[in-house]
Amino acid sequence: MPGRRAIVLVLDGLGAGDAPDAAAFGDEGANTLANTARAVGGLKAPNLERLGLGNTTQIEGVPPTDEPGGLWGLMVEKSAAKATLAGHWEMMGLILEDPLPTYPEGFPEEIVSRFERETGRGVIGNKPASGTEILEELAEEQRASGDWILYTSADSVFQVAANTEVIPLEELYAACEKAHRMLIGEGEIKVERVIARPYHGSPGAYEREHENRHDYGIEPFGETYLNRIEAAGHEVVAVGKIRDIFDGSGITRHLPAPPDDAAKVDAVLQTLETLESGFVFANLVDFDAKFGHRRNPQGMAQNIESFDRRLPELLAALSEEDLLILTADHGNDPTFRGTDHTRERVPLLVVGSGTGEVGVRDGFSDLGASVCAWLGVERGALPGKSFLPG
Ligand SMILES: O=P(O)(O)O[C@H]1O[C@H](CO)[C@@H](O)[C@H]1O
Ligand SMILES: [Mn+2]
Ligand SMILES: [Mn+2]
Repeated sequence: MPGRRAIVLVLDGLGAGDAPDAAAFGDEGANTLANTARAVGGLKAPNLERLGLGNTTQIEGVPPTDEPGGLWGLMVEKSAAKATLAGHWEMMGLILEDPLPTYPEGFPEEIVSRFERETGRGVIGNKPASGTEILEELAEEQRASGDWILYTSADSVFQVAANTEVIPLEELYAACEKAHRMLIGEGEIKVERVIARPYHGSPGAYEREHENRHDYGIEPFGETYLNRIEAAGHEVVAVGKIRDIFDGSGITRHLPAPPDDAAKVDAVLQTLETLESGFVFANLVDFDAKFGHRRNPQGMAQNIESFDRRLPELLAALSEEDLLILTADHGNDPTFRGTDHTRERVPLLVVGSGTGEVGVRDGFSDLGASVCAWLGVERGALPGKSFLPG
């Protein structure tokens, strides 16, 4: 007899505003869902509406419902960072008490010169930047000099952009592996992630090769809900960025990140056709990477509406033994200043275990605790409280 399955889809960056500590992050007023909807004169998301998305915050075009199709609520993040890794780790029971180092002034000289020495190429950039804007600024200089474009953001990231018409992809990967060894592999954690950012093209029309992006991350600092679920004998299927975020720990199967969110929904649906029991953990990154960081509310709205149109297929793929959870890992308000993530609460919509309100959850770890409760896995000493009834 097939067992139970839990499916979590993280709509990356789709925050619902009003984090109690937003001011400490300089993010007062940020609300990805509400401000996106307002910027486009109202969202059309009837399927998310039926699940209670409009109950989580005020969203033009998506009114609240008295009879949601599932449980709805919000989660407040405890971790000291509004980053993808922190958000996903906390969902799986690991709270980052201290933020990882960030580099608002660029990386220190000793790191840059060692990277130059070890890779045999110079560095230009070395500052916080948007990954598309810095190409407009420096790509032609890279074409002329063959130097690396190094940049960071408000997150703890060492990002290396390389034009694949100038620097072979393998050389970019090898350089990022060296950076990873130097910044993470020598004991002291100096960044959360090194990211290879290949691109090609010419001024005004640079194309980032998202399918060849590669992240070199850190291992989870301790046991996660993923490890517990795996140890209990379940399949843990990662879709998209999830494997990189956990450095593969606690994951039994990985579906390589297909090109866009629609393809990731396809991958989840295909997985559900054959998966007998276990956990499917998927990240839909376009909300964040293509629209939030690009401060593109129209694109963000379209991506929400496209996802909404796929929701009936997902719901149809569920059986009585399935739990589906939709949430986000942080905010990324496309109407806010700058190009970085925004500290926000995240929406929580849960299908398959009754209906009603689960309130504002104190910490993202309640999600992992709920997945464990659903699958009958012991929570152990990990933080979090299940929001499932019973
Ligand atoms: O502007 P791009 O290159 O998309 O980079 C964004 O992606 C990084 C990692 O997800 C974030 O820290 C932000 O810098
Ligand atoms: Mn994210
Ligand atoms: Mn991001």
